[in-house]
Amino acid sequence: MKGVLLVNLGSPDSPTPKDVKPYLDEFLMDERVIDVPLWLRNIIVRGIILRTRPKKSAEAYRKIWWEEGSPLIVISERFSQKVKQKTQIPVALGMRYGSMTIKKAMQELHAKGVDEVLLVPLYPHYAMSSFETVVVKAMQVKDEFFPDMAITTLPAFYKNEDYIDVLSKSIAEGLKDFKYDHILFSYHGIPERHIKKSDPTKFHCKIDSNCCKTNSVAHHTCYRHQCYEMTEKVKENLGLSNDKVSLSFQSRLPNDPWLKPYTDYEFERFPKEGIKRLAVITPAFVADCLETLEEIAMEGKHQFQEAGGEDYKHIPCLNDNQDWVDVMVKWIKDWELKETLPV
Ligand SMILES: C=CC1=C(C)c2cc3[nH]c(cc4nc(cc5[nH]c(cc1n2)c(C)c5CCC(=O)O)C(CCC(=O)O)=C4C)c(C)c3C=C
Ligand SMILES: [Fe+2]
Ligand SMILES: [Fe+2]
Repeated sequence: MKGVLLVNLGSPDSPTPKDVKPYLDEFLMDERVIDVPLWLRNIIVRGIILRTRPKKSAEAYRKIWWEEGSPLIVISERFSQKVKQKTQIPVALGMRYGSMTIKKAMQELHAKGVDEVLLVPLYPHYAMSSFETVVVKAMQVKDEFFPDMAITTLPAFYKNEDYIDVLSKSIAEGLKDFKYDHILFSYHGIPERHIKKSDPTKFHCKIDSNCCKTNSVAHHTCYRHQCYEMTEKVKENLGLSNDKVSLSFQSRLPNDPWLKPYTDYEFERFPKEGIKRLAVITPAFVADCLETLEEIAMEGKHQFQEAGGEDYKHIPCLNDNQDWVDVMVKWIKDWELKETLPV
């Protein structure tokens, strides 16, 4: 029997340092997130980052936490419920990190007689620290606990026409009553090194002005290319002119070079260049979370206005938008009935 496993990143159980610490430990000790040898990862994560970050992160989580729990989890549950209501086959939701594990979600499917799973990493783009780690973890859990299950993975959907349509429609809705000078597409950042590591040709990705625009098999796993491509597609779909739109990367850790330009630098630069009314969208995330609600909607607004900006609007992620639910249901039905996957 077929079934669906939706997987997002996960959140701590509560916005307290006590719960944030083990969550960050699991997240940052992932070899696809902090990709250095184990001994060094131990020093960086447990010896340095986890000494101070849990307290700081818990404060940030407290600012955005809802009565029902973490926005990322609550929104993912709402989305999953809506998908379930329109699908004939079992659907379960799991998280890569934290207590809503992939194993529990697979157990739920297994108990319902599922032995063919469609794995849906809830990320539009491929990155080793998001999409790939979900796939690897699901395979490890399958091998250890559910060896008879077959897993098919839904590909990254950054340029899928149906997805671009619903994303564009929701952006247009968000822009309706907002007079803007500029729209910033702020994507989650990753270290530049990860782009080179994920390049199967080992020479295509140079992180310059050309590589991501020159056709290559490397693009299947190039996060930077996929962010550029998604921005272009939405721009075309909405008929936006080049000078009104740009792209940047947010949420970096110190020390390594991460993908540029950095979102927080853009917030400071824009007002100096006459951009006083700014709309920001965060299309690396399907659901609003700490990185969109605190870093962009709250901190970003503050940084932009401190630098001389005036009007600022963060346009929400797709969350449990019914059009997005319908697209997911269509992808699931195509796989269930015709064995086809979206492109
Ligand atoms: C969109 C996909 C994501 C990628 C790629 C990604 C890479 C990545 N992230 C960190 C470090 C942190 N990210 C944190 C939060 C966070 N990250 C994503 C998504 C991606 N991360 C989401 C959806 C969230 C929010 C989770 C929530 O509960 O709302 C955090 C935790 C918060 C904090 O302390 O700032 C860290 C740390 C790295 C190092 C990385 C790639 C190497
Ligand atoms: Fe992250
Ligand atoms: Fe590239």
